Amino acid sequence: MQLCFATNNRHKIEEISRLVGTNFHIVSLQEIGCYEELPETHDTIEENAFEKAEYVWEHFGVSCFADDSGIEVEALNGEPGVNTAFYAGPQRNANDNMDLLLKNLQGKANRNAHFRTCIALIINGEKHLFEGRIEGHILERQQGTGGFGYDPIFMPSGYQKSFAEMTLDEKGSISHRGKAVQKLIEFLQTMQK
Ligand SMILES: O=P(O)(O)OP(=O)(O)OP(=O)(O)OC[C@H]1O[C@@H](n2cnc3c(O)ncnc32)[C@H](O)[C@@H]1O
Ligand SMILES: [Mg+2]
Repeated sequence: MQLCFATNNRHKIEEISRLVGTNFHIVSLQEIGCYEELPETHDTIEENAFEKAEYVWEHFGVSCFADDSGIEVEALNGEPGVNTAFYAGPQRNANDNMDLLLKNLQGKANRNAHFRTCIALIINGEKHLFEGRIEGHILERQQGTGGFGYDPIFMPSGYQKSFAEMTLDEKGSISHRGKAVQKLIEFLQTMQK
């Protein structure tokens, strides 16, 4: 089965390719001739996931899935949430985003947060949504150099290392994205039966 992964984020491709293995043939946006930015204009992660997938389905007629993710911090009423990618501004810089989050949490005792991924799948025109979530807390400062985005300041509950200190396999086995992808794979496998 051939499916396009509608993302321009190479880290997501790396994480998801490992999780999917050889179960499905995943093609990139470039491989289907899509070189543009995908629209993400809504106020929720769910809607933005569908917006990206719908763009590819409508313009290229290819079955596809999109991942929209965010980090939601309890003491900040769920922020950055849907604004996670450009929290500190349109430059979408990971260090700037983390610095702003750490600054906004200064003096707050509650550092609980979770990552959330919504995967929107459009297969032969049918739409499905899969969600994954991981609870944890925001560290006082960056720890580790792996991963991407907010990984250096997020420590999942029950672990003593940040996502940026984990291998890709370790992160994938517990992460928001890993959980959402597992649901996607199970769904696709039942479809093939
Ligand atoms: O929309 P696409 O092209 O897929 O790529 P993107 O990077 O813009 O991705 P999102 O719109 O889903 O934005 C979510 C942001 O959340 C952050 N993020 C998402 N998943 C993450 C993860 O596993 N670890 C750390 N940060 C993550 C990162 O800053 C992303 O840019
Ligand atoms: Mg995006």
